[in-house]
Amino acid sequence: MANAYIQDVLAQVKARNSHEPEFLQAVEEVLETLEPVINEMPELQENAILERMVEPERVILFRIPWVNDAGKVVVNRGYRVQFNSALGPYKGGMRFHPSVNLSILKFLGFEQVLKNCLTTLPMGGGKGGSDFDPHGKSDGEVMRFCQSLMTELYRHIGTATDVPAGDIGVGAREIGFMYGQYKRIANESSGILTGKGLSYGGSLIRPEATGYGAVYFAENMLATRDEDFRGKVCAVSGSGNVAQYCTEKLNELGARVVTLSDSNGFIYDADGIDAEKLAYVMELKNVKRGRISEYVKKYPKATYTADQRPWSVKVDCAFPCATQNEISGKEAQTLVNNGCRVVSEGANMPSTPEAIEVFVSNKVLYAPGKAANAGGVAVSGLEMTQNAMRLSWSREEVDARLKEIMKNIHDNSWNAAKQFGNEGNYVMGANIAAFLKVANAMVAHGVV
Ligand SMILES: NC(=O)C1=CN([C@@H]2O[C@H](COP(=O)(O)OP(=O)(O)OC[C@H]3O[C@@H](n4cnc5c(N)ncnc54)[C@H](O)[C@@H]3O)[C@@H](O)[C@H]2O)C=CC1
Ligand SMILES: O=C(O)CCC(=O)C(=O)O
Repeated sequence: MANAYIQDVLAQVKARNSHEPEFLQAVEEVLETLEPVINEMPELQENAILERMVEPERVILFRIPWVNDAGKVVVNRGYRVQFNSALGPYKGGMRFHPSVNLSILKFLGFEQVLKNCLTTLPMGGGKGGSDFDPHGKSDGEVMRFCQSLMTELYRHIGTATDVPAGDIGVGAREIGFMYGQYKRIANESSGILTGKGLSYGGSLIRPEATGYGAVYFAENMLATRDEDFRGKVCAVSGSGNVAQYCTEKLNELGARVVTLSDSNGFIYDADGIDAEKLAYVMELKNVKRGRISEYVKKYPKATYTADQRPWSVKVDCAFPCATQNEISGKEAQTLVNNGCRVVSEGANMPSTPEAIEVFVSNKVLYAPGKAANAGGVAVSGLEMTQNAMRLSWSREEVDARLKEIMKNIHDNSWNAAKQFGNEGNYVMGANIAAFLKVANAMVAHGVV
């Protein structure tokens, strides 16, 4: 990379955040693709746009004391990274997982700014969470934890300020508990969180939106080669919210999903994880909160491989829907060698830089997370709209809007890549399309 301004900013980011590998990875991946626009627009450097975009506007760090079922006081750490509000209120999920730290939340917040921009809805970007692990906790423990978290977080959020949602470890149960505590403290019923239950302001299709959206995006990519999903064999990783609805939509479109996983291993079911088997997985994961290994007890023709990810299986398409850096360069090469031609990221940054290089250089239809999984936050944006209008749209209406948004993200990414001489490179296209809009808004706002 030749551009001196980009190199200077990257060096500064590395020096300042040397202990934050995931954040550095995300920033590097974006900045490296921006050279054509930076070369053409000197006003970006004059306004220190890159320097400002890599620095969160605000980071809130707080303690979360709560009492477990044994009567012991436990203290977790809570965060909210309010990254960039150039386009609207900070918006992005809360992650509850023992691995949560500032590096992970800053990478997620940085990506969220660009992702939210791609949706074309007026949302800035943020992310938050805690090192709390919901696994193995009772409902009462999860409730007390969520209440304690919100007792601090409530003063930092608001419908026009910051609207959190779910992410890993935060689903309908956790959103319900956080919403209840917010309402109690603030004495108001408002769309302060998205992903809410339907009876208290949630939107139809929000639970499905991220998984469906990643499939809609891939459908648009396939259409550029006059293909569709009928008969395609697909690997999906994860078995949580995004993986489940990605599988559901792939089944609907005639594909055969043969894998699912969790942090302990993956299952392979050559016959396909059909609607009945998926209903079993949903019950296992969402209600019983069990492990994916249990699948093979129920369906003994399937196999379970411990401590491995599903990328060694021969498939046409891959949908990483678990977590960051879950596809190494070697695994990407195995996928390509086995004939995989489509990768659509339901998760955030699931491919390492080496894996991205393999996909791009082999002309795989590769959709980076900030484009492919933007359907979740897009429907969150639609939930905010419905809350503001105090009405609810039908399932069909929200799904139609989601489809249209995913098509727009696809087309805008495609067009931006083409305009800057890299047709078919969705990484560059998504980064440039989003960056330009955020950067122009920041220039318009002056030095703030
Ligand atoms: N829920 C949403 O609307 C959105 C989620 N995402 C991303 O999608 C991914 C999955 O999120 P959700 O399905 O919402 O969470 P979830 O909590 O419902 O499911 C997470 C899944 O990932 C697996 N997992 C977690 N850590 C892992 C690890 N270290 N190794 C292997 N597997 C691991 C879990 O076992 C589980 O199957 C995350 O990267 C998240 O940031 C992206 C956009 C929106
Ligand atoms: O729905 C939202 O606000 C955020 C979803 C999210 O966390 C993400 O897009 O990674």
